[in-house]
Amino acid sequence: MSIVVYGAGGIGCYVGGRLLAGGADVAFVGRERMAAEVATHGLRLTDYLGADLRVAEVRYETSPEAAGAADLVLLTVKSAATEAAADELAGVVKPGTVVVSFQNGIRNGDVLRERLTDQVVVPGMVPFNVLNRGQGVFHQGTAGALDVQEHSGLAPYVGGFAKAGLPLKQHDDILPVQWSKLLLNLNNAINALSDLPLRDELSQRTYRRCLAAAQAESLALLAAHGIEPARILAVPMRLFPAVLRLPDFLFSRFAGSVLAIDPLARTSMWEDLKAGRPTEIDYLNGEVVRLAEALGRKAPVNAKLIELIHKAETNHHPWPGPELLRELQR
Ligand SMILES: NC(=O)C1=CN([C@@H]2O[C@H](COP(=O)(O)OP(=O)(O)OC[C@H]3O[C@@H](n4cnc5c(N)ncnc54)[C@H](OP(=O)(O)O)[C@@H]3O)[C@@H](O)[C@H]2O)C=CC1
Ligand SMILES: CC(C)(CO)C(=O)C(=O)O
Repeated sequence: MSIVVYGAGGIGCYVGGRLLAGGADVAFVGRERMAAEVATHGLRLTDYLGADLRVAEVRYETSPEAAGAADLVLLTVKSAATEAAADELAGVVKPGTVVVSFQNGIRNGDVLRERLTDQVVVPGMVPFNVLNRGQGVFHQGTAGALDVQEHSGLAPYVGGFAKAGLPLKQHDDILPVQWSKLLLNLNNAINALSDLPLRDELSQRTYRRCLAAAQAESLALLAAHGIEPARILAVPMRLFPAVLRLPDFLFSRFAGSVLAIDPLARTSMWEDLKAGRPTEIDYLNGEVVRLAEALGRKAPVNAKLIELIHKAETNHHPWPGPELLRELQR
């Protein structure tokens, strides 16, 4: 069964590379820059547990046609690129091809379904962090199994994912899982604005209070819509804001595992700002603002984060925690 990773950057090269190293038939489609990096160095896949895999023979193509042979497509573009990628795929993939979205946000599945009407679209979610360290090195910095909507079309691939060390966790309904991930991804903007590694950022209470404010606002709106986010970590999502607001010494005592992350790990939004690319802010915090608008309400904290990130997309300067908190409380 042929697997094509479409939009192979950080997540795509890592997930696809692990599958390839595990013996699956995998090809990659993406941009010239990544193709050149992979052609020169191959792939080296490391993780927080000490895994270190090298894959020399990698098929990395830059034309959508390369997805034509796929039985399974793993879509790993950023959310703003989903529509364009779906239109390209619609022109080349076979009817019945299974297309899994391994993306953040909650609407990529719908965008794909609108455009890939003869294919099987399966929304998924990647819980862990991947950093491209350059020269073909991709590092998984945090833990977690790949989450997907349960679907019989995934059956031929379940063994391959398990063999690659990336077992698929199938859910009856992925949407509450995606909302929980979105609540965690509200930190992407704060992390990007802080310009710090995740561990340094989250060990400072003022940044955690910024995140608590964004999450509390979102949780209230989700409750008003009757949406219950899934429990994806040890603590239920509704308790997150209270835990985040704890003073540093209590936070490190009771939520120490949150800080037990790779010291280099950062968020994908930080990477986008650094690379001068548009961010996913409108697909993350933007969803919260849309929840508010649907009720005739406002989401001022998330709206402010959107404004600050859009400004940072053209002119980025690091925000110290106290300054950012003040800005969000105004
Ligand atoms: N990085 C991380 O740690 C995590 C990321 N995620 C999520 O996973 C998804 C992927 O993120 P990530 O891997 O970091 O993103 P990247 O930007 O690293 O990779 C996406 C790649 O796809 C390319 N691309 C975009 N459109 C097309 C297209 N039409 N055809 C071919 N290639 C295309 C992009 O090129 P270009 O930019 O030049 O258009 C880029 O190289 C996002 O939704 C993200 O939020 C989830 C968990 C963790
Ligand atoms: C895993 C996490 C939360 C942090 O890397 C992420 O999803 C991202 O960076 O977009």
